[in-house]
Formats: sequence, structure tokens, C-alpha cells
Amino acid sequence: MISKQLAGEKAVEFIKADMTIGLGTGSTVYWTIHRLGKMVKNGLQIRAIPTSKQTESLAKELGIPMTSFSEVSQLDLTIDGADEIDTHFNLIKGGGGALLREKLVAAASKRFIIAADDSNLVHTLGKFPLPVEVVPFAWEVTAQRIASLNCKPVLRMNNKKPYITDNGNFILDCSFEKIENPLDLSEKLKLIPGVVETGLFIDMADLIIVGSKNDIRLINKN
Ligand SMILES: O=C[C@H](O)[C@H](O)[C@H](O)COP(=O)(O)O
Repeated sequence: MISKQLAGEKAVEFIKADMTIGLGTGSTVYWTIHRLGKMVKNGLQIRAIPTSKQTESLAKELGIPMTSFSEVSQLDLTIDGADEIDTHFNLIKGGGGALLREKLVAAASKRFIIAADDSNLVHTLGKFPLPVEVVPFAWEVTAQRIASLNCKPVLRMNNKKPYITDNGNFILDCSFEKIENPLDLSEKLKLIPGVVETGLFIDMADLIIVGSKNDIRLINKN
């Protein structure tokens, strides 16, 4: 069994009846969503808010009942993946382009669980290029401003065209190499006009489930 699958499937143990669950995006929570689909088939009653169109269609296919922020304002639990996790529980997310909805859903959740594998654990964030969601208008100028923070922003492409997020925006993948102060960088990025959201999730995760070749580790905050 692959490590992401181990971690993703383990995460469903934290889902209880009648919860409202945030469903993340990516190849790790794919396994969570599949397991949850089986639990729902066996009678578990929950409702879910997806963090992307991709997750929404998978969850619908599996018969997982959906809700939205027009019906609920707080979720009991969100389960998501991460591209990098540092020793202070800070994350880089957005490799799959879903960072904006992921952050909104995580911020509205009482508990935020990350399922990942040991390759995602790092001492310092930044080797994985930081995804930054920007509005398409004047994205070139936004990219120049971001570059002045000491990185190389690259416009994410898809079939030779700019990749478009579920919110109609572009993504700039920004290679910082080492992000020594994630909070400071996050604040600086958010001050740049045109930046919608960044893939830095600072001190939001409550529990990390780390799958490796043959076992699973749970890392609790504090
Ligand atoms: O936009 C995508 C998300 O932030 C994913 O959770 C992240 O990229 C990790 O994905 P995966 O589970 O495929 O490694």
C-alpha cells in the first residue's frame, strides 16, 4: 500500500456521524474520499463541503451528501493534503491549484487534519515552489512585485495556456528555496495588489497524519 493511501485512509477515523466535513483536494485525500464514500454507503450520515470542482465531482460520484456555506458557517473537521509541512505545522499547499478554497474551508473548520507522506516533511518551507493565486488582470505586474521579494515566479500553464483556478484566477509558482519566516512572507505577499491568496497555511493544522512505507505516525500540535 502506498504511503499517501495509508495516510489518506487513516484520516477517516476522525470522522463521526452528523459531522460537517471539509474535503480537501489531491492524490492523498482521494483515498480519504473513497473510504468516506464507502462509509456513507454503509449508513454514516455526514455532509461535506468540497475544496475544488475536482473533489466535488468525485464526492458526488461516490454519493457523499454535499452542503455549502449558504447552509453552514462552521465545519467540524477538514481533511486535506499538503505539499510541504515544516516543524512548526506551517504548510505549503496549492500544488493542485485549490489553495484558495482550501484555505477558506480550513479557516471555517474547528479541526484541520493534514494527511501526507514523509516526503512532505521539511525543516524549512520553500523547496516546493509556493503557489500564489493572482487575478489575471495585470498578472505580469503582480509577478514583478512578487519577484522583488526574492523569488522566481512562474505562471502555471496547462496545455500551453495559463492554468485557470476554480475561481477564474491564475497561479504563480514562486521558487523561494528557503522561507525562513513564513508569516512575514505571507503578510508581504497579501499586501501586493492582485494577490488573491497564497499557499502558505500558517499555524492552521491541528494534526498531521504521516504515512510511510509500512506505517503511520500521528503528529499532534503541542
Ligand atoms: O491544491 C492542492 C492541494 O493543496 C493539495 O492538498 C496538495 O497539493 C497536496 O496534494 P497531494 O495529496 O496530491 O500530494
